[in-house]
Amino acid sequence: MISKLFENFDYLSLIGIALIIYVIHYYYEYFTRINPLPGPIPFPLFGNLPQLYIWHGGNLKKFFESNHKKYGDLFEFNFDTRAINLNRIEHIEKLLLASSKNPFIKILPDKNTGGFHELGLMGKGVLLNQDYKTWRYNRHFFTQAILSPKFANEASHLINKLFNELESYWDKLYLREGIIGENGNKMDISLWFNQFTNDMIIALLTGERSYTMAGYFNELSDDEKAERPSALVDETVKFVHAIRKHILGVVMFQFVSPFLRHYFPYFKNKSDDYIQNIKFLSQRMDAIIKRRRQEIENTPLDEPLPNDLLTSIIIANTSRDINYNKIDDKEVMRPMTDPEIRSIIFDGIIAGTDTTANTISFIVYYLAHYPDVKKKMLNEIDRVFQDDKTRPITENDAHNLKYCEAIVKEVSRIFSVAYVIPRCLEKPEEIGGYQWPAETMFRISIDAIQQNEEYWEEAKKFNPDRWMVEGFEPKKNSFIMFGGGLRVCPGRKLAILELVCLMALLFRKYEIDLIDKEAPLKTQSDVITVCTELLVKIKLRN
Ligand code: HEM
Repeated sequence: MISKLFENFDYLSLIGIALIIYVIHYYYEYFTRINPLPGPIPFPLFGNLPQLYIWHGGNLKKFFESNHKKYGDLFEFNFDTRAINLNRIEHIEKLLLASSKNPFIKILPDKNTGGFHELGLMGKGVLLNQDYKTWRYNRHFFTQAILSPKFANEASHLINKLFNELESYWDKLYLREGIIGENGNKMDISLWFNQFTNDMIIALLTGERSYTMAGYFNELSDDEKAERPSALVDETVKFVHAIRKHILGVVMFQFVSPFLRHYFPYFKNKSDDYIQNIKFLSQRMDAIIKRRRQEIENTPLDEPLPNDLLTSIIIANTSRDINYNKIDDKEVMRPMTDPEIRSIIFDGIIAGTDTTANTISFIVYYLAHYPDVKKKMLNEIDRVFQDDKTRPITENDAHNLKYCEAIVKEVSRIFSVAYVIPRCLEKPEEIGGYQWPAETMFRISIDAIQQNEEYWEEAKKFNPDRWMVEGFEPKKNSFIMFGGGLRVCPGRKLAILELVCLMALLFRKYEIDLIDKEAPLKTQSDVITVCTELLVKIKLRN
């Protein structure tokens, strides 16, 4: 009897029935969910990815902005998992609490970490690590090294050195007589900033030179090539491309479901490629660490060591560390292993490159649209440098360039490069007036909070002067360009130093104007908001 029934069934009907059951189950779960909030309706298998890609061209920032407008300060969305979007400071206070007794450092629900486990990233480094014990240990080493005075010194030294190199390429490509006459002084400055911050962060964190500026120069220049061995240039360009690929991999492994990654040929091929890429990057980093350990061993104790982050981390809590005798519990604060070092250096490179590069692009764009702000900035720069357009910039200069720092903050308030801060509940909590179970995912919208009229006077107005008012302090948690709480960006001091120095070096000597002032700023937002093109004309300032 039963076999007769199945005789009339074909497999397509079976698949159809399975799909219908799946869809009914999916929407049953959706409509009976706890604390239903307004938000775009998700699709089975794809969640809100269709709304993201079809309506918002894959631009996450636009997706969040338009949903905020439509659904208000508390809404939900769903890519691979349900997430609650927070847009008010009273809703984020708990999540950004800097308390080690009640730490909010989790950023992803356990069920969504499969992708990062596959990539071998879970429980490693700082950026994606949500195992409190290892995260704290790793972050301690990273912060201790990055906040040391010798590191800031090294940073300003490197900024000068790399800026000189950048200028030499600009001179040959855009500024020489004859070239300007032919309108050759036009460039996509955002690409140069990407190469600059790449070379900067790699040198600063690993002590190794990378030559991506040289590689980009070689790409643009027809006849003259950079004075660097081409094999070295190619090798470092390959390394940096692999880092970029890795970032794309992280995005894909976070947003694309395991089902699609494992069974859809397009995503599966990409996933395999990203995993191979990580192996390549790990080998490269391990070789650098090994070599540095050897160099340190071969350096007599009374001779100074380089000031890069890698060297500081290798020697931290060893007898070469000047603080060694002050460490009480040498077991808890043991020196780091090579894989641990590799992970934090790697996180520093990922977190410290594009964030700074894109922020300086946004600054150039805003200065071009606000001539009064630019004039005031030039007055400050000329006052600090006394019209000397070539002397190296010092850390002290950077501290005196208060208006430049105000511009960095104001541009980041209005157009932040990081636009969202993720957090996930370790245990049940009340957030935004609702009781949520453990594992609930939240996303804090940086832009919405930084531009809320309740927290900022004339919030939509670009006004760096607001930061110059004596004693001005933004309302707590209303300025979160660097995140907040225990996970607050450990590179924030370095970022401000780098950006202020770069602004001063650029604008004390060059006049930079947008080619098309009417054109909107071209950006794309996935992990962060990146500037996809910024065409400018450049010439020497009179
Ligand atoms: C304009 C430049 C930068 C911006 C806007 C920025 C922004 C951020 C934000 C929003 C976070 C997340 C914080 C949170 O979850 O609460 C973060 C984390 C982080 N940033 Fe930055 N950052 C910048 C530059 C840098 C630099 C230069 C470095 C280091 C070289 C760096 C290293 C890190 C690291 C390692 C983390 C992870 C911290 C953790 O999870 O414990 N960042 N950054």
